[in-house]
Amino acid sequence: MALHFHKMHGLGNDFVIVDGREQGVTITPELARDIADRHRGVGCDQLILIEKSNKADVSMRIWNHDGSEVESCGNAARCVVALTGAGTIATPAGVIEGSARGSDIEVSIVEPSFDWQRIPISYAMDTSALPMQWGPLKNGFAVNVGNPHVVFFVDDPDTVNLDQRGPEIENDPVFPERINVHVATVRDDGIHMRSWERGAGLTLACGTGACATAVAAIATKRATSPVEVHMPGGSVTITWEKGEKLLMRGGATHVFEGDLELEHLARCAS
Ligand SMILES: N[C@H](CCC[C@H](N)C(=O)O)C(=O)O
Repeated sequence: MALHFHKMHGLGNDFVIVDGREQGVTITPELARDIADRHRGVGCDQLILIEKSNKADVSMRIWNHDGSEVESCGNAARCVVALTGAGTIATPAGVIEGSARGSDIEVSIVEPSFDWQRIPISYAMDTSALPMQWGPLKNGFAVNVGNPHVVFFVDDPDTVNLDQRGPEIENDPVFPERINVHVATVRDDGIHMRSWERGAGLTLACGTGACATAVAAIATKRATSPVEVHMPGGSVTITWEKGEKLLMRGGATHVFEGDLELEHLARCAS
């Protein structure tokens, strides 16, 4: 069976996007892993399935590189708006609004939640300064923006060994649904950050992670809204006031489209 897909990225955070409105397909965690595999599949950080919705112009489901299905993906939301022209996208985290802004796409991201049970975290604590430390990373700021994030402000994100600390934190039992991990610093031209994504590892950009980091910087008075967020793959502009939804503006790139012979996919080790 051939599966038509679009290969897109948001600032280097790359996606295989399948439009399920035109072709019947059932995505399983195993199939998502096989397609995401960079050697035997197409390769992507996340697999995105577009479907019809009665709540929005389209709906979007998201599977990470490891096959885990998750609630939201900011960079992919911009790509879905660019690909389909949708003005609203239903996701498990809620409905995202989107529109073109010149050569960029702007999307809304759900209002942040700071409650430990909404992150979620295993027991009650101050989520603005977590009382745990992982190597040099301390005073983490945890926030849920439809998906869970923890942000550590450091002197220089490039000196943090995220390959080691990322999985340690992502998989710490204190985060029962795992967590996306970011290290950041605020400079004159805005926030500079790097991400270790839940279920995908190091990525060149993380849209919801940029939102979470901007919220952490604004909430701790390190920055004011709107704020530029610079990631290895590029920059986005985040706008947020307390009690409001977030707005994220940035690029969305269509690289190619193709057809995948599902029976040729090698089964990846789970
Ligand atoms: N790894 C994330 C999903 C993708 C988020 C990221 N790619 C974005 O652009 O928001 C999670 O497990 O919650």
